[in-house]
Amino acid sequence: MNGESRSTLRRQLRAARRSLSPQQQHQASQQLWRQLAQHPLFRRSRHIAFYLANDGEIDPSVLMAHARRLGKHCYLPVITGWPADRMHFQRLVPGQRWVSNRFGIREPLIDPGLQARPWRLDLILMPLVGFDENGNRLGMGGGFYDRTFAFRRRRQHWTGPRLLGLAHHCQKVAQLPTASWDIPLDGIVSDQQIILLR
Ligand SMILES: Nc1nc2c(c(=O)[nH]1)N(C=O)[C@@H](CNc1ccc(C(=O)N[C@@H](CCC(=O)O)C(=O)O)cc1)CN2
Ligand SMILES: Nc1ncnc2c1ncn2[C@@H]1O[C@H](COP(=O)(O)OP(=O)(O)OP(=O)(O)O)[C@@H](O)[C@H]1O
Repeated sequence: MNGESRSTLRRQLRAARRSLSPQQQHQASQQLWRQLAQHPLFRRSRHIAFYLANDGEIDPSVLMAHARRLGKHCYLPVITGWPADRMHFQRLVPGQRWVSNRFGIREPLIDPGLQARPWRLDLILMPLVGFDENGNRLGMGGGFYDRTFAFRRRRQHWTGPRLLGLAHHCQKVAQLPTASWDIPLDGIVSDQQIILLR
């Protein structure tokens, strides 16, 4: 698949998730929580990276509230740091202060003392624009997740974070092409299924 069809597909799938009603979004968020709250991948994880749903993304906030009640450490991506093409993961604290990043997504006011190296986290929940049955993914196209987790490709035996892609069922497509820089996911969770990949 060439770059043009990739961006056409990205546009279509983003429009599909944005067109979901508030009720559908709410239900999907509950289904996500229902499937993951009891799952060992979630239960065994103490340091978990979430995201604030944007652009129709499936909303992990119900699961995040659950995680916080359990005393787990919850992190959000921050892209206002350095280098500018990289994500940092910052732990949420009581009385959290916020800023908007250049894409208009809210993120914690930067505080390096609260940031964790990505490989120190236990579980990363990453929003997907598209996915297929084989675990190939399509993101927003900024390459933030790809670059931030590029270190994973160089490891033979991996004990670092599990990577789970989250998406609405309507973002599933028959087949996505792989790019050489794509980082392998451990699984994909939608409102309707969990696909475990390794
Ligand atoms: N909720 C959430 N937070 C996230 C991500 C995400 O995908 N979802 N990211 C995951 O990477 C990072 C932000 N990446 C992004 C990449 C592209 C665009 C975007 O909207 N691009 C626009 C035009 C950008 C512009 O104004 O220049 C577009 O392509 O239409 C947004 C976020 C960090 N935080
Ligand atoms: N490890 C890397 N080093 C340098 N550039 C990278 C790397 N990974 C990805 N990129 C760049 O990031 C851009 C976005 O890649 P791609 O279209 O695969 O994004 P995506 O699948 O939407 O994923 P993401 O969620 O990471 O944005 C590509 O143009 C690619 O050149």
